[in-house]
Amino acid sequence: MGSSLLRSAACSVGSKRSLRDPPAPVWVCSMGCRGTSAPAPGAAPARFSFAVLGVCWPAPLTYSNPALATITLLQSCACHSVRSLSPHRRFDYRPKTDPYCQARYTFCPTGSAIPVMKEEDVIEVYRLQAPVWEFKYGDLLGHLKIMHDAMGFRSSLTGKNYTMEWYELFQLGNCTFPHLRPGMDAPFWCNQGAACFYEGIDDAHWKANGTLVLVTTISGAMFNDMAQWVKYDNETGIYYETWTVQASPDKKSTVWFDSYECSKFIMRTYQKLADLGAVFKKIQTNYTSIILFSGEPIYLGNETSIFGPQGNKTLAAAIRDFYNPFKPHQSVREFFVDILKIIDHVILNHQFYLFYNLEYWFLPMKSPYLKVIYEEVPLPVGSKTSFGV
Ligand SMILES: CCCCCCCCCCCCCCCCCC(=O)OC[C@@H](O)COP(=O)(O)OC[C@@H](O)CO
Repeated sequence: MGSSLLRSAACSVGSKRSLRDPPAPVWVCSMGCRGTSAPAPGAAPARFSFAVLGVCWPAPLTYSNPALATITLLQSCACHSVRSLSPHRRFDYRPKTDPYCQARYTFCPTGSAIPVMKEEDVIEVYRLQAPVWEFKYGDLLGHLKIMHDAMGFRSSLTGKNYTMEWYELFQLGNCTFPHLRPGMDAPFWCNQGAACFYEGIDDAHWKANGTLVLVTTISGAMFNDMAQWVKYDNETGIYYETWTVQASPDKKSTVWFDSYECSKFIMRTYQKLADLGAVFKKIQTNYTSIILFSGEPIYLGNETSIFGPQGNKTLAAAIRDFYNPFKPHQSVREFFVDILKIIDHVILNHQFYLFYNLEYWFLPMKSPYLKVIYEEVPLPVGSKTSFGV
């Protein structure tokens, strides 16, 4: 790569993109690696945590597919990093959902406001876990350790108990794959997730094929502080993300993207309680992750820069073509034809288009491509004077 391209492609310290992510040296790879210094219009810069000299060089990617050749042209450099994690973005507010997005099952049907507890109350906190869709398929997904996570609370003063969980407004499929709507160039997503708080704990549901276990005890004051945090978290953490994306199955592998689903909300809440002084019991806590294995992701752009009037028609068509086999199926034959198309895209051609933080990324997939894991993430250790038994 000529020095001019090197110079123009040199990574520079960029401004923080996320409103609330922890301050970290953010290096931004100028998207204008093709000899210009400014990022392409509308293209948000890629965000990489940085480990080595901020120098970009041509990504050693060559593709037979014209769309992928476009990607190579667009991304003729990649800021190399040891651990790249594009944190899940927070937003200023939760946007209204589009009427096109329809829930098969009503979201949070018995939801209620989080009550204000008496400060001197003693609240028991429970870990709840059950197979995803247990209400419909029983323990089927439990055998694959595809589990949904929630929390339970019980007030000692009132004897009332409550459940709190975070999940999709329009079910998992809508959060994992988009709709290709007639007359719309860009894929259409119904991918919001949100917290749900309601009175009662369905003991049978959680105990039948999952877990219901006391993890700590907190004061009413701590519960109220946690409730305030849940409101903030729910107003700013909007979009569900099914996928974790890693460089390899190694435990110390680079995590390119972290999922944002039910279990992550529960882990954030446990951490908040620990920060408020909760002391957790010594209990093993495992969670489900569905992982895609990929080389270094390539930033493609957002809806406007790819599908808008100035967009890249070849790339836009490749993204739509990729998502097409993931649509709901009318017949068994259609389903199997689409499975073959998915295998062709993901395994034979090492392609996956990820939608993350409202932006599109190309994942150069690699073996073992996809894996569902159920691994331990220990309960947090408090950071303040402790409360709890
Ligand atoms: C490369 C091609 C891949 C093709 C296969 C795609 C498979 C994609 C999905 C696999 C499963 C991923 C599961 C990740 C963890 C999900 C945890 C979570 O967020 O659960 C929330 C929700 O789905 C749970 O729903 P329900 O079981 O209905 O529970 C909600 C009730 O508790 C409401 O009261």
